[in-house]
Amino acid sequence: MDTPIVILNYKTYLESSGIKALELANDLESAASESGITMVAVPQAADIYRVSQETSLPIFAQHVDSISPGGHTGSNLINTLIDAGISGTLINHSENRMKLADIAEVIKSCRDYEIESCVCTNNIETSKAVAALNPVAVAVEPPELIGTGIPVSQAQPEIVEDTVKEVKSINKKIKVLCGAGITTGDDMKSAMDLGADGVLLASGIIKAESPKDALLDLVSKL
Ligand SMILES: O=C[C@H](O)COP(=O)(O)O
Repeated sequence: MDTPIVILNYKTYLESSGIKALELANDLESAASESGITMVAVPQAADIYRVSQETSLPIFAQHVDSISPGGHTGSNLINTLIDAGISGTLINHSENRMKLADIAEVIKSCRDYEIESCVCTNNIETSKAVAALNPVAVAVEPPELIGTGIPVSQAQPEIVEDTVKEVKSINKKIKVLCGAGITTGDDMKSAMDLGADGVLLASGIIKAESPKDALLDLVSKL
């Protein structure tokens, strides 16, 4: 991942599911090419293959289970997701929390399969703990701000700044992203001014009247 980075988590909004997952991927692709900023699509597992067939965007999974091939009904196996087209995955999103041992296992699998790992954390302490596992990226998101439209980079700048400081002091190669409520160019600029390498976001773009315009606005002040 080059900086600055925009990771768009599609979650399970209807506006980003099925055929709309593709439309959103097209918006991301044009916004990425017009702005020169790295943009990553994070569709639901069922939409990964169709998005990967139609775009050349980097695609992450929303979640990978810590399992090996075999009897695990209803789980997301890393091998299948890679075959479907992912080049990385979110891990431990606040809406799909994992045990520390499983986070460590999935980061290791990502390393083994040479895909990128972006571990979501809820505060500075968790960010420090996860940094010790050497993922490619840590994305700090105060859960109470997720989906509110109140940007973490402006409402809680200290959590971004201190996470950057602590994580980089453990391993300066780890990218630090922030998320929750990020929507506008000002929100992203404040995140970058606080030392973040990029943002992880969802509703502000997915629910915008024109997601492409919203994406271009997001990166307009960099
Ligand atoms: O994965 C994305 C984050 O949970 C942020 O969501 P949000 O942009 O809707 O607040």
